[in-house]
Amino acid sequence: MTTQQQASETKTTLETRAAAAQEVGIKRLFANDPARFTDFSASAAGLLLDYSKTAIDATTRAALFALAEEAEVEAKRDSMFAGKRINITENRSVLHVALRAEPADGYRADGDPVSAEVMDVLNAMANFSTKVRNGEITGSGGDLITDVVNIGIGGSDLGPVMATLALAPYHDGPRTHFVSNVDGAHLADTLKGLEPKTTLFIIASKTFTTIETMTNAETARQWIVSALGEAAVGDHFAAVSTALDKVDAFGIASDRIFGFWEWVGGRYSIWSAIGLPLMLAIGPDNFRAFLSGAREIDQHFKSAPMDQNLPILLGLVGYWHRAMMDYPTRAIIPYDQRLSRFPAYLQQLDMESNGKGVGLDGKLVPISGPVVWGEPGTNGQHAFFQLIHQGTEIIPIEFLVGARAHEGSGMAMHQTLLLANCLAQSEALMKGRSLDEARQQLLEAGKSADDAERIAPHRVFSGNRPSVTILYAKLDPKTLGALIALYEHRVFVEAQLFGINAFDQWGVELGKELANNLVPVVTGEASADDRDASTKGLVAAIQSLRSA
Ligand SMILES: O=P(O)(O)OC[C@H]1O[C@](O)(CO)[C@@H](O)[C@@H]1O
Repeated sequence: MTTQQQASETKTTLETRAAAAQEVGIKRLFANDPARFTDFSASAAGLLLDYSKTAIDATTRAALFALAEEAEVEAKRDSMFAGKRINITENRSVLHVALRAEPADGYRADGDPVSAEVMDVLNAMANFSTKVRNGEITGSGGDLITDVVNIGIGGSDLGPVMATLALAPYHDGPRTHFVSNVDGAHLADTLKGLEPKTTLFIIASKTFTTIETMTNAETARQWIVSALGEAAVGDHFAAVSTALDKVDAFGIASDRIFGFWEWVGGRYSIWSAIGLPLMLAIGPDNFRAFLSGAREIDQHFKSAPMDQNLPILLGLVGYWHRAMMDYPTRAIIPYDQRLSRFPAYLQQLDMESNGKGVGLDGKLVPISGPVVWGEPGTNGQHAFFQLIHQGTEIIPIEFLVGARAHEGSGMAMHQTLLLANCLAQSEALMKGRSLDEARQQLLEAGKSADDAERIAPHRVFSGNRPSVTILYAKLDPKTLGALIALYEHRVFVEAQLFGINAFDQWGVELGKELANNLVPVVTGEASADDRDASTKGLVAAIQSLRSA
C-alpha cells in the first residue's frame, strides 16, 4: 500500500469512527469493556492520564496512532530535541527542553552545545535569588527586599504568575506581584502599599521592545527615582531578556541582567530567567525540582511507545475532539484552586502556538487548534457547567486534580469534597440521565404524573460528553513542572497533526502596528479622517468624553 493509500485509509477509518461515536456514544464503551479504565489510561512522571471517558475505542486509537505515524510525529519530535531549526518562518531551533536538562543530555542549538550557558544563567539566578532572600542584596538604603514586582506580558508574565500561585505553599521569600497591562490601573494598584526602599522590579521582556512592558518599566523607574533618587535605580531593578544591548540602555547593571536565547519561545520560557520571580519566591532548590519534573516528561516523551506516551496520547485525544468530532473548544478545569491561572497560561501556550491558518507548506489549512478556556472547579459548577451538561455544543473537558492537599487533616473534608465533585462531574458528563430516569425521580419526589411529564424533559442529561482526567498526588514543584511540560509537548503533537508551525506568532503583529499609528490620533495630534467610519466615530466619541 502506498503512503497516500495508507493516509487515505486512516482518514476514512477516523471519519467512520467519528460517525459511529456520535451514535454509539461513550456509555456503551464502558458497558462493553469492564477494563476500559485500564485500557485507556497511562501514567508517567507522577501523572495519571485517564482518557477512558472519551469515545475513543481500540479501532479509533489504532487509526490515531497510524495518523501520528503518517504525520511523522516521533521523527519531528526527535528533530526538535536535536535542535534543528524547526521554527521555519523565524529560522530558529526550539529548545526550551534544554532549559531543564542535565548537562549529560547534551542538547545543541543547530549543532552548538547549549548546556554551559544554560547552567551559567541558572547559577547566576540562584546566586542572585539567594542573596535577595537572605538580605545580602538589599535596597539602596540597606533595607531587606520584601516585595518583587515583575513587569512583563504574555510569556513574560503568564508563566510566572501561574507557577507562583500554583506553588504558594512553598513561598518563603519576598512577596511577588505581577504587572502586565499597559492600563495604568495595573501598575498603580500594585504599587499602592509598596515601599520603594524595599521593592525590587524585574523587567521581563524577551525583545525588550514590548510597549506595555517598556511603558510600565519607565513609570516604575520614575517611582523609584522620585522616592530614592537616580542613583537608586541600579539597586531596585533587574532585567530578563535576550536583547542585552537594550537592557543596558535602560541602565540596569550587568550582574542583574539574566539572559535567554532566541531558541526559547516566550510562551515556553518559564524554565528560563523568566522564572526568576518564581525562584525568588520558592528558592533555588524548589525551582530545580520544578525543572526536574519537566525533564522527566521530556525523557518520557522522547522514549515511551505511543500507546504509553502521555504527550502523544493527550495530543491525539485533542486532535480527535477538534478535527474528527469537530468540537471547536476545550475547557481546562483544574479541581485545584492554586491552578486557577493554568487555563489562562494554556490559552497562550495553545492558542498562540496552534491558532494558525497557514500550514508549514504556506498553504491554508482546513483546521487548526481549538479555543482553550477554563476556570477552576468546583466554581465552574456554579457558573457554566449548565451549558457543559445540557447545552447544544459539546465541550471536551480536561480535569486536573491532586489526590492530596497541602492543608492539614483539620481541612480533610475540603479535599474529600473537591475530589468527589471532580469525579462526579466527569461521571455525570459520561452517564447523563435519561427521560425515564428523570420522570421516575420526579414521581418519587411526589410530583403528579402530569407535572413529572411536563418537567422531565428539562431534567434530561444527554451524557456521552467527553472528558479526560489528569490525576497527581499533590501539587508540588516537580508535579507542576511535569504538568506544564506535558501540555507543551501535547501542543507540539497537535501542531504536527495540523501541519502547522507552533513556534511563531505573526498574528500578534497587525494590532501592534495599528496601535502605534493610532496613538497620535487618540491624543488628537493626528486626524482620524483617513480611518474607517467606525474608528473615526469612536475616536470622536472618546475625545468628547475625555474633554467632558
Ligand atoms: O517577552 P516580550 O518580548 O516582551 O514579548 C511578550 C509577549 O508578546 C508576544 O510576542 C506576542 O504576544 C508573545 O509571544 C510574548 O510572550
